[in-house]
Amino acid sequence: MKIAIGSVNPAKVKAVEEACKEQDIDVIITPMSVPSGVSNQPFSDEETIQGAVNRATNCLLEENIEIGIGLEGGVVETPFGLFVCNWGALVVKGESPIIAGGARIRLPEDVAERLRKGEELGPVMEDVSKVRNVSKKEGAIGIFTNNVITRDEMFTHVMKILIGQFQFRKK
Ligand SMILES: O=P(O)(O)OP(=O)(O)OP(=O)(O)OC[C@H]1O[C@@H](n2cnc3c(O)ncnc32)[C@H](O)[C@@H]1O
Ligand SMILES: [Mg+2]
Repeated sequence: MKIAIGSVNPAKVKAVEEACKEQDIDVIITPMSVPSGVSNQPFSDEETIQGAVNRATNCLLEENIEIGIGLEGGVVETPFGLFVCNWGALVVKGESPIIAGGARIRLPEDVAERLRKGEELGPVMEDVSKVRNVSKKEGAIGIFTNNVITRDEMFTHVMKILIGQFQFRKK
């Protein structure tokens, strides 16, 4: 099966590889830089889901790809503070999208304030953690959980929920 992941971010690519390996799925995975069609910093579940679906769908514009995967990070405002949210979409050519969400974590208020003022989480996290390319590595979730859960592990979980639903649909 030829599948594409709509990002070249190593944390996302690794998640797809890990989940397929764990589930014993025989695939050729192509990382592809495609537009998410939403803002660089999605600010709601809806916008983040849309980004994931758009990435997956855009992968399918490539002729030989049968399944497109989109993984998208965003933030959500709540009465309890600003949370990081993560969504994934798996689209089989010609079928409706399969969607799954990932773990959430509340951002410290100083980080949240900078995002509300228009900064992107990636650069803010680099500044706060002093880790370069943090969004390609452990991510905000890794930093704020003392690396107990890293961004690729979180996305691997999302991927497994997508694969599980894909298998259920095929039954
Ligand atoms: O190359 P792409 O696939 O776009 O990877 P990305 O790291 O930019 O990831 P997203 O577009 O999905 O995330 C939207 C923004 O939020 C940031 N972001 C999301 N989750 C993050 C995390 O866990 N740690 C650090 N930055 C994160 C990210 O760097 C972007 O600025
Ligand atoms: Mg991005």
